[in-house]
Amino acid sequence: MRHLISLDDLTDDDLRAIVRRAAQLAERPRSAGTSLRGDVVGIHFRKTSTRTRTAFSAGALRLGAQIIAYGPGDLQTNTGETVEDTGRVLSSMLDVLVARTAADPAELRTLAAQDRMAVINAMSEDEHPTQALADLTTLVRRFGRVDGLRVLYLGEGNNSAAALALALSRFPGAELHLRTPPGYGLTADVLARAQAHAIRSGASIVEHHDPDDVPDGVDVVYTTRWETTGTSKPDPDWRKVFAPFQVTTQLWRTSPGAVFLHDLPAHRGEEVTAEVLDGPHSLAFAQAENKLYSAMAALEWCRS
Ligand SMILES: NC(=O)NCCC[C@H](N)C(=O)O
Repeated sequence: MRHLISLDDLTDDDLRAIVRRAAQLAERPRSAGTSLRGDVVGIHFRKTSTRTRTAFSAGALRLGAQIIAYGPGDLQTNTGETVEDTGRVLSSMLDVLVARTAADPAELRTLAAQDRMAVINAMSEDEHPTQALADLTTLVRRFGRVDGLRVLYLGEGNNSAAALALALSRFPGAELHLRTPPGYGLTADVLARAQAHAIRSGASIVEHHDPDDVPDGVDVVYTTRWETTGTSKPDPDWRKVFAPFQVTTQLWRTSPGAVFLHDLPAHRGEEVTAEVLDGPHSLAFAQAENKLYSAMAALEWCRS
């Protein structure tokens, strides 16, 4: 039993193995087997979800487990029971808990303070590790590798960006060029952790705030919606700061071979134009489907 709360819970070998397995499940769904038969998986989402919740629910069922789904108001934490007591009780009945938490990222570690039930982070405010697993799976399926890929990310340094940085920084020669609006970058902690991985692996992570200064010839352009789930921006004029970071076809003039990734949901006309999202370079919906295979690979890893 192993927890997956941050990408930093995975060794480089674990990360590669999960992504390899997810790509295999995508190409050969029949290789799934029923390794979770007899398991009961709890699915607890305190925030809205379309892809992640469905991917983990469908993935657990496909692997032979049964699931219990809790809505945001269902558990007794809403009436004052502690997270500690909740984790203790759930771990005596469930094999895995897949949880999307509210404001406090530490809640997942509290739920994981037991050694019977694996806890999977289905997105917290600070990191979205299972999104990065789907992103890497998409890259491996498209390019056959992550090593050496050059990725340009435009948008907020949110949970998906943090996970992308913590993931790509493990792969030799991979480059992540982040262009984040001033005041909306990665946290200093995430940047330092990603850069420490990059120094060790030979990757490179560079962030700055000028959307007009972008590298040519990148392999991937990635963005995410401007309003991160469950958060609000204190500056009422924040849209003006984000507007120059919109992904348009102009980027393909200098990176004609780039694929486009988006973690979805998307707002056409905000962070990306419809022409790009629905255009020939976009892998956004294949990336969404890869959430299923990467969720299955993550469940298998947690239970092995
Ligand atoms: N693919 C997903 O899990 N999408 C959910 C929203 C992700 C986005 N980073 C957000 O926090 O709003």
